[in-house]
Amino acid sequence: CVLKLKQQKSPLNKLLDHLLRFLEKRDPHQFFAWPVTDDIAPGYSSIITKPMDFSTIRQKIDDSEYGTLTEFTDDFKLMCENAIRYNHVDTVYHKAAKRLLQVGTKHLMPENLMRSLKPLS
Ligand SMILES: CC(=O)c1cc(-c2ccccn2)c2ncccn12
Repeated sequence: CVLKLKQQKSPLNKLLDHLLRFLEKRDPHQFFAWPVTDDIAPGYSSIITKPMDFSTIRQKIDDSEYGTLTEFTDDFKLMCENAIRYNHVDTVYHKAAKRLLQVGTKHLMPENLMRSLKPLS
């Protein structure tokens, strides 16, 4: 059998891997871990046209689908904004999405990113 050579992780993929793990830790209830289904959220797929969740982001990193940090950040923001739009303001999901977006945006800013980059070098 042909052994699949272990592709070396690119510097970007190492950074995205590190950032994803950091962001997942800020979702302790795992509200954002998996795609939202119409079963748990009635009408979700007709309201949210571009769904996103951490498992999908993980798959895209592993498939090297992110060419830039901005593409990763856009998916993270999309995931949070979907939850802010679909869920009423007084729900745990809306509140968790607002908090996650705020924490995530702060740590994805360049000056804070450098903090994440240092141990990776
Ligand atoms: C992220 C989101 O919108 C969400 C996650 C969940 C969720 C996630 C894990 C376990 C249970 N529910 C959810 N349930 C109802 C309505 C919305 N949601």
